[in-house]
Amino acid sequence: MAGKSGHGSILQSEALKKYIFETSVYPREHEQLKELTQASFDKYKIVSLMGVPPDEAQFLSMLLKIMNAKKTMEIGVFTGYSLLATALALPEDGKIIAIDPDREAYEVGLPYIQKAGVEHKIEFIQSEALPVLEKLLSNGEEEGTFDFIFIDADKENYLKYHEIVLKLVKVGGVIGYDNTLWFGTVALSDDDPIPQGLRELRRSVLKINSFLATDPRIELAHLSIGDGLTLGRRLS
Ligand SMILES: C[S@@+](CC[C@H](N)C(=O)[O-])C[C@H]1O[C@@H](n2cnc3c(N)ncnc32)[C@H](O)[C@@H]1O
Repeated sequence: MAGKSGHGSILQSEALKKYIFETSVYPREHEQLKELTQASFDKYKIVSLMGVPPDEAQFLSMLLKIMNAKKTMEIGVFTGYSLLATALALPEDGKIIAIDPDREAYEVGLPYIQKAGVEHKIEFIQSEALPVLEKLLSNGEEEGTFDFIFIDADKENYLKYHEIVLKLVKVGGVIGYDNTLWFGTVALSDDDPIPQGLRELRRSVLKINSFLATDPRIELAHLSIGDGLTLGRRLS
């Protein structure tokens, strides 16, 4: 069981993951998503830890289409893998507000967003997310208007984002919280050897998970896709 038996049993089997990726994920990955990944890797080398993996992006893409999502938001863009996947999934008149203080990273992916012909759906806001969210809420017109909001940024602020985006998303709309397995460490005990780089934010992620698990304002699904994706559907 989790905790005592190490990472091998906690994380999805690598062989199984390889099988899924080779048989269905990579063959269906959009050409510009592949190119964006390569450009991100060339610049940052750590893109596999930052960007949403293609199987998760394909899941989100299908979810957005099933929901007929038209208006979405993304908090935490990096070079734009999940942003491009979202833009490709939305209709021609779809709109995404994308927030990240790091414009340089966004601009690494931007040529591939342009090549895919979906830049017109994106409003990139270079900023920390909190002031933008507060402004959106205070203007009164955005409350309850978003179909989907994806949170993939600083874990320390997830619960603050949660309180605001729960008002911005429409009733029945969905919020996605990324990295809620925190590389499998959420299932380890405090005594297990957890790399220092993961230990601190692990506490934040544990707090997020236990808060969301009992929040009566949302219906919840916790998936072990990517590095863990929690979906919360606004109930009222
Ligand atoms: C894991 S990456 C996002 C990955 C992206 N969704 C993708 O699929 O490529 C996290 C991003 O959150 C951004 N970030 C960190 N703190 C933030 C904040 N306070 N507000 C908004 N974005 C923030 C970082 O600049 C970084 O680009």
